[in-house]
Amino acid sequence: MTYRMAKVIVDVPSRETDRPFDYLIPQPLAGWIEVGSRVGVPFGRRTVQGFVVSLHEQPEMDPARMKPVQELLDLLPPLPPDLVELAEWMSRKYACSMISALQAMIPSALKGKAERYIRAAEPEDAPESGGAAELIAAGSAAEPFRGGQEEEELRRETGSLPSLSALLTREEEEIVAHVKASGTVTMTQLGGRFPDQAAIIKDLLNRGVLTESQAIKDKVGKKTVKSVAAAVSGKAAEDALASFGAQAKRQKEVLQFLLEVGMPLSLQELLSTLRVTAGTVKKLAEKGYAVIEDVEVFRDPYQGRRFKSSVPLERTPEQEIVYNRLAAALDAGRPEVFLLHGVTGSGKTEVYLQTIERCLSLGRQAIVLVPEISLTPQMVERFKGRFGGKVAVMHSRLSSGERYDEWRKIREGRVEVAIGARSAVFAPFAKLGLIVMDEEHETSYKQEETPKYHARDVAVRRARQHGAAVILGSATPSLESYHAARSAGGDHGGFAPVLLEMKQRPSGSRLPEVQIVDMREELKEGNRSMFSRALHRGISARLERGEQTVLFLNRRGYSTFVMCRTCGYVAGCPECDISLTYHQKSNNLRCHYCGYAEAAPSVCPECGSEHIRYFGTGTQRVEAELAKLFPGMRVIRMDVDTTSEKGAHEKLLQAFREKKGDVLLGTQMVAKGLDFPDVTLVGVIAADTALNFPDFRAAEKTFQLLTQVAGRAGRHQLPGEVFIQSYIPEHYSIVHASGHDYLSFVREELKHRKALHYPPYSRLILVTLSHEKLPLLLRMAENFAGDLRVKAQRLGWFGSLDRFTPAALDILGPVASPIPRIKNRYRFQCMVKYRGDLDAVGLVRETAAATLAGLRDANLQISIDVDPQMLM
Ligand SMILES: Nc1ncnc2c1ncn2[C@@H]1O[C@H](COP(=O)(O)OP(=O)(O)OP(=O)(O)O)[C@@H](O)[C@H]1O
Ligand SMILES: [Zn+2]
Ligand SMILES: [Zn+2]
Repeated sequence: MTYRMAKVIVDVPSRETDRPFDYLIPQPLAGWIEVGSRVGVPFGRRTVQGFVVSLHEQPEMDPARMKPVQELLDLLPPLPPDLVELAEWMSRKYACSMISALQAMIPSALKGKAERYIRAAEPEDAPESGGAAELIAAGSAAEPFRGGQEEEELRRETGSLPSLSALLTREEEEIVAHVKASGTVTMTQLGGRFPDQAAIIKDLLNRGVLTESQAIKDKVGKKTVKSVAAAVSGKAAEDALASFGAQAKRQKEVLQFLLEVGMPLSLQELLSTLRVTAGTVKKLAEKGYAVIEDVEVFRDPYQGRRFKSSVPLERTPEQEIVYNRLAAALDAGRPEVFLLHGVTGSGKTEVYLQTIERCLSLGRQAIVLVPEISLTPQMVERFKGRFGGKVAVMHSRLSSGERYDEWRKIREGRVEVAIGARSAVFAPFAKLGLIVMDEEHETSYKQEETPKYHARDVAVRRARQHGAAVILGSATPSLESYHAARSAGGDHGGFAPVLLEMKQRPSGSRLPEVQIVDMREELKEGNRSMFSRALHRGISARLERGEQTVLFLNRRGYSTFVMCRTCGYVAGCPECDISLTYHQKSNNLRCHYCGYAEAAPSVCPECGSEHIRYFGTGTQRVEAELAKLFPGMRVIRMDVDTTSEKGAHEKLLQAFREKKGDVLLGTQMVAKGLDFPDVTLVGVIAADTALNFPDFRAAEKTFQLLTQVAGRAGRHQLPGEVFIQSYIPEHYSIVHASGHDYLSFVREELKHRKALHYPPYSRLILVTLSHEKLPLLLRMAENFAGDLRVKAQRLGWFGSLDRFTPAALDILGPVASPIPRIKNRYRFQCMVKYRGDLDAVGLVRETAAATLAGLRDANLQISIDVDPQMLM
């Protein structure tokens, strides 16, 4: 079948261009262009990159009026068709543009930009009349192949100079000669070489002596190295060896070595092994005895690193039950979703490893998603150790070249397992059999920039396309997932995971003893330090015994809420059941959901104490205090500041493992995935900071974090101890975390969510409008909300979620955003809360488009966040 027309999504980020454009497929490209191909197409006066989303046998309009595809950028399309379909789904589900969804799926190295090239016109190009414009059009249709090899290609194409050359001035001749000699140059290069002759260059272009074309150039290319191999063998080789005179001893050595090795070697390696110069090898090549070639290689971020190989452990009875259930789904090729709820250290990772092995044995591939923060060397080691070279790692700390190469290994089928953060969910495997999402409750699975997708929902969707299984694993599953598993269906994007549980640790070690320390009592007894007496004693004891301590400080909620240090009172919104945020400028407290505001109190409204202030403490302050309390103690601090350098995270952990530190002090980074045998004490400095974050998930986040941190202690032989310091020790999230009691926590939390119609009993869409002018923004925000209300009413959706109807939609706001101004732009937000089978996203998108279209001012921005995780 030959296709003559392609629909292309162009890489031009604007609302007007968010639709496919039609292009003719020129004859030479027919058969090469596929759905998912990356192409260069003329767009207005430019050449832009685009992606083919569908192919058609016949053009839908007069071909004479259509432009042709100009170039095909890769022989293997970067996107297999299933990802193109997934992008369409994402665009509907998250109200994002197609191009943003497609771009999210490929490495940044492939985000090519047009580059303008100049070359000397070929004789047959010689213009009879007309100018350069026509030549470009003709040229682009005739030479579609301008991919990575474009320069090479162009160089070969450049023929002899047209007869016009006779008419050139000396200056002109010099320019043309330069262009000819270089084959092809970019506009910038030519301008740089002849800085004062722009007018002459332009004139040459107009007259058609030089022609200009545009081609897409990738930011990062494939990497090559010079490789050497013998070019002779058998009798010819013997003759060659015999022919070297005494002065060519080195050349003879090289040839001998190459013949012995019998395969191509990197030039670098050859030179260092034999200690010869490149000149020697070159001479050998000139004689025709050896060939030097550029060979494509993959940049390997883990080059030179050995991974201790591991074999599957014998499964515990719990692991056996879970494994068998997973294996059955894999064997049947059913797109089933599982929620693996296993306590910390219960051997979930071992289950993942063995299930992946099963998947690979069925000839299918697997994706492992982990939160960025826990993509630690320890984690990578476990997968590399089991699957060796079959693993590609996608890490945000890789260079874009390294990332591109890891991605290519996946696309070209050179690896079978991809492990990475969020975006690894798009790993372009051909036969996906399994997606594992570790720590499925982590908020980092939601992307905060456009496209604002949640990797969990994308994973489920992809798995359905491939008939693949999904494992969502966690010691503290998100309430959404757990509720969906329990109530079969729930309101969780329409899928109900099968619940699998593991309650014991294979090592037989017990979960650590957790003690809650009431910091109000400490203050009452005159201890004003951030360390309770119990935690202080605990640290001292570890120091004496040579054991280690992990101290955890929550970064979330830094300096944002007001708390009474005497009674633990925290100011909350009377309507929304979340804590109020302190605004220093106006010295008041505000609710970011509904807009409620009150003056900041100077004495506690509960107990009258004056110890009421906004709360927050940084790791540096803790470090300083530790130095005062425990002189000489070695503290390793791990936070955003100390881990910004590449590899820093790794080095700090390595130092702690080697016991070069007594205490590891840090933020979220220390909470996850660490497995150190000598850690017997975990201290949580202030459990409340997360609790008072203005977010309806605050209690859930607190519970999850405390459980994760506590799980770091006593994982091996030595028993562990955990102290949680809190000003609200009676809060259910703290009480249940200390008892390792997920179920009781869930029961209590679900009651609250239900009463206030928060997820999982509803779904949310956060709409943020921004503009530089406040009055205009306010008016537009009110228009938008009003318009949305009217439309929802007309559909019979609008109404309070309090009423006992299966479907309802409510609109809160507009209110000023928690961060009311960013980069001189004011921000207002509306929260859409709904339940039932409504296309609320579609309605919001349509209303937003109408609001934008009704305003001539292009400065208004409306961002739509579906299922928001960050409510700031
Ligand atoms: N079947 C088994 N037999 C013996 N040891 C096991 C077995 N399965 C797992 N382990 C060991 O138990 C420890 C915890 O296992 P693993 O790290 O897989 O648990 P996890 O549930 O993934 O932990 P986390 O809570 O950190 O996510 C590891 O040291 C692991 O090697
Ligand atoms: Zn008080
Ligand atoms: Zn409120």
